[in-house]
Amino acid sequence: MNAFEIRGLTVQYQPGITPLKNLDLDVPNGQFLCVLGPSGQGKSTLLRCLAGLLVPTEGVIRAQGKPVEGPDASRGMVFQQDAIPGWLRVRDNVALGSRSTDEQVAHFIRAVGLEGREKDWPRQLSGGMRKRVAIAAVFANDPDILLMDEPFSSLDHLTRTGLHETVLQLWEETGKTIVFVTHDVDEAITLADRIVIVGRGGVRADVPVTFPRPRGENLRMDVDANLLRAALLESLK
Ligand SMILES: Nc1ncnc2c1ncn2[C@@H]1O[C@H](COP(=O)(O)OP(=O)(O)OP(=O)(O)O)[C@@H](O)[C@H]1O
Repeated sequence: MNAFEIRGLTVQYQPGITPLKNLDLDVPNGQFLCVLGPSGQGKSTLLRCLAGLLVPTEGVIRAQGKPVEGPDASRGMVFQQDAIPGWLRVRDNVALGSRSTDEQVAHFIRAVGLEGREKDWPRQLSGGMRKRVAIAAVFANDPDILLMDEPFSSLDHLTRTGLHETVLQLWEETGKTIVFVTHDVDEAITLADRIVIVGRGGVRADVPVTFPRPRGENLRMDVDANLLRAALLESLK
């Protein structure tokens, strides 16, 4: 079964503003899919539809075979502007609404590198650490699918690289499906099994990414990776 089956997805906000038009896409279970696209071409709109936060004008989305009719605990979300509750300590933030046991919560806190900070308040953490709390919390909630909308775009390069490693480790460990929106070609090449470019209403390009992991710096000098980067940048124009 596919994590998502999207058929004829159209979103018209108002006459003349139709970021998605008749878009079709299947996302297999367990895939790490990155959605790339020029600014304003409907990436966040697509993700909001997948989350069930936005009702499409036309079309159908099925998640694990069932029509998406609203938000659901089986689909976890991490957004760029994620504000974690400031009145909950790290541990309670990660456990919030969670289906995990104490032991599992402790495991996810360790996995994101926040062991020893369980009793800290969010205001005592850096922006990157707060993002780590949000990542631990979404995995602790144990959804089938994670939807991430430019979650790391406000962070500096080093912090972002560390978070990429963490998310990839957790993804490999848990086998979740991830749909990750980014406008950053290098971020997509580092993370994805597959990259789709959304533009002019539909899927403009759909490419598998098969470089062995870990990638990141290893790919800087790789000829094939540079060819892919150039091709993606060209499609984004
Ligand atoms: N609630 C809304 N009402 C009206 N128009 C909207 C609304 N949300 C988004 N839009 C418009 O729909 C288009 C697609 O927006 P969307 O946020 O999906 O693009 P994006 O690809 O995620 O862009 P970015 O990379 O800049 O975040 C844009 O023209 C945007 O102005």
